[in-house]
Amino acid sequence: MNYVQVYIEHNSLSLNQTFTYQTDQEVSIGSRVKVPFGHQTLIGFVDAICDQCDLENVKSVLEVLDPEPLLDPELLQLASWMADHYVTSKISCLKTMLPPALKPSSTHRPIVYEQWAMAGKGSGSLTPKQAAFLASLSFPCKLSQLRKRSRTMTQRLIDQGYIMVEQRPKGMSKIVSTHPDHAFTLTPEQKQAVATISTSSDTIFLLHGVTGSGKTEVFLQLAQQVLATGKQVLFLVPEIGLTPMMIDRVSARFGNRIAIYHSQLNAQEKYDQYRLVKENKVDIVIGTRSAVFMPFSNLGLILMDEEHDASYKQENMPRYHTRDIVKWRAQYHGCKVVLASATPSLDSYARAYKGVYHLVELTHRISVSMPTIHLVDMKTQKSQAGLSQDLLDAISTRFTHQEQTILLLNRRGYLPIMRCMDCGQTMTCPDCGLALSYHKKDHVLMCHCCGRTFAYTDSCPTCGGHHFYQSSMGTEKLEEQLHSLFPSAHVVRMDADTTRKKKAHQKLLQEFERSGDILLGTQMVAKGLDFARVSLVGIINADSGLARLDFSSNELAYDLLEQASGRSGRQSQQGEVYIQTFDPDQYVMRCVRYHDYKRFFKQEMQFRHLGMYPPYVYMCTLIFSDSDPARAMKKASQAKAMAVSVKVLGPVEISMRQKKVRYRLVLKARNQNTLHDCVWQIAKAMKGNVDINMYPILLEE
Ligand SMILES: Nc1ncnc2c1ncn2[C@@H]1O[C@H](COP(=O)(O)OP(=O)(O)OP(=O)(O)O)[C@@H](O)[C@H]1O
Ligand SMILES: [Zn+2]
Repeated sequence: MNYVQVYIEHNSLSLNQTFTYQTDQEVSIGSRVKVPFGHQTLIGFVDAICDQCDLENVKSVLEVLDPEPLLDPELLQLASWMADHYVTSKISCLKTMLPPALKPSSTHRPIVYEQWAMAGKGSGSLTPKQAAFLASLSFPCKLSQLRKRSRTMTQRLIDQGYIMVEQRPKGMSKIVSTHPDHAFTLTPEQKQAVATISTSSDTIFLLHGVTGSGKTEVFLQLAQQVLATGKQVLFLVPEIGLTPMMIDRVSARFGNRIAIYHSQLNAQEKYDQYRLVKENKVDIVIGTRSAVFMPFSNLGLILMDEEHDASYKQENMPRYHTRDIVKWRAQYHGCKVVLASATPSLDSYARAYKGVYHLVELTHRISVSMPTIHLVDMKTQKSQAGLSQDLLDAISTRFTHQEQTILLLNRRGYLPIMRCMDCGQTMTCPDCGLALSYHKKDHVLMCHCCGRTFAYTDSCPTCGGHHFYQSSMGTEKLEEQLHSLFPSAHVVRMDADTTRKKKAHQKLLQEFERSGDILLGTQMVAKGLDFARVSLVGIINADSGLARLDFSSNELAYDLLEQASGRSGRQSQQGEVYIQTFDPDQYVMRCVRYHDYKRFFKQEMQFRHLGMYPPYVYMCTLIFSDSDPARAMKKASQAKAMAVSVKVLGPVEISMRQKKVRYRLVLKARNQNTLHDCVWQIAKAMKGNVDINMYPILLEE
């Protein structure tokens, strides 16, 4: 008889409590088990096994779901570290690491296979009809389709060896690159970067390369070296929008020993990719945030592209940052890490500045110079439909030269704010208290915070008025305006509304590359895109990011403007950028104007120093929510009273969620351990009644 300690997910439990059960079945640490808990049957993870126990009346495990452990010792150790580091529940960490098909709550569905027909050598005579049938086939194809055409002929061809049958996991598509590969002769700067990273004895590198400086080629060459030694490579990209282009380049170079892992795969597909890694059938994994948990056995290099990107931080439990996990795993495997960006996070650049990371720079574009930036002062320029005359002229010129334009407007929908002209009230979400946006195609009002939609109404709920301010504009409206301004132009729109379907990003980008004139969209169009014919970028409402009063607003605004600008003139044409702003003298604008990251870094660091913000301090936010405001306030005050060793801001009331009032405390400390210990003490006392965000990159969400 064995006794097992099991983690169970349940609201009433305090953080990381385990329960003891007994079993005589084969079980390992890291397996899932079904156990009785009160009146319920729940699934938990085995954390420890022993053959003795002092407790009485120990209940029995109902079923061992995985005789083999799901997670290897490395990942189990990582989960413990995460739970401690982020002051969160260990079971949420274990769950995050697994593909959905293997999560505790899921009914573990066995993998579904389908049969594929491949060309076989074959021998023996065929009737003319059979020969014609065989000649008409193009391999590989699904066997079920052949059988539909002719069951008997298909069987005959299989019997004679003309068709070979292969089992493949259902839905597993072969990765096919749409572009041919060309490995470039590296520029001297690129060559130097590759040499430095591969020969240095340091382990963490920050590759700071201006937009279009050829960081991808540096990645590919480094990956090649590591693959040649028989080790695995993890290639992280920030979000699904960027993956199609990157997957294309990586698979063109390395063929199909690649696994791809991102949020748009369904459960079966994720499971397939996970298995490929677990069974050592691939050498490279390319993917978004969650790919950092793939079960590698022999990792040789981790590349993290656009390391500054906010999508690397998970904003629900467990609230981890991919960069932290990357560093932990690299240390475990003894491998190198390359963090790369044209606009590194302040945190990473500050570490590189101090010599904690090894800074490697690419200061030039390959064959053109950096794009010319025009700051358009919207206080003085005439504009039509939100577009300044300068930008309109620049767009028109592109048509005659068969060049392309990218327009960034970081707001989706048609009218981002429904504000009544009679009483001045704004329509807001009853759950969140935030402004509702009008989406014309679906004819709904939508809350961009919680996603709730409401039937469109043209009368103000406060005064019954029927007129709303029309001055604001989202991408849907801009698209409409562009159609009337440039009727013959091919306009492609990319935002959360047009990319809901699977592979939508890829299709839209392909459409634009083939025949588009203008690609318009939200921040999705600002990142990573590399199109040879784009020579103009227009940024419509450049001030929108600066208006937010968060400690990192300026950093995020700088990143977005510099990255968006960086899409222009990357290959042969000299690029131009028009940035429409009401405040051209703001220092973020001035730094973007000269692509001067270092100047931005220096100024922003001064601001952070004065305000006592990261990277000068370690920070954590605690959010207390309750349908009763007084109760929420009371919890926040109790926590504040406990936080004597750190600096505390608040409690302040922030926007509601799900009809609950929320109060926030911000905790800061110069010493990481001081903060960590203080938050743990609060977490234990609060018994889960607090939402903890260690090391947030934003205060408001
Ligand atoms: N050595 C080279 N010779 C010629 N062309 C190159 C070379 N290296 C890269 N390129 C080309 O330069 C362009 C920019 O490279 P890449 O997309 O890797 O830039 P990047 O540094 O990742 O930029 P961003 O940060 O903006 O994404 C690409 O079209 C790429 O094919
Ligand atoms: Zn809402």
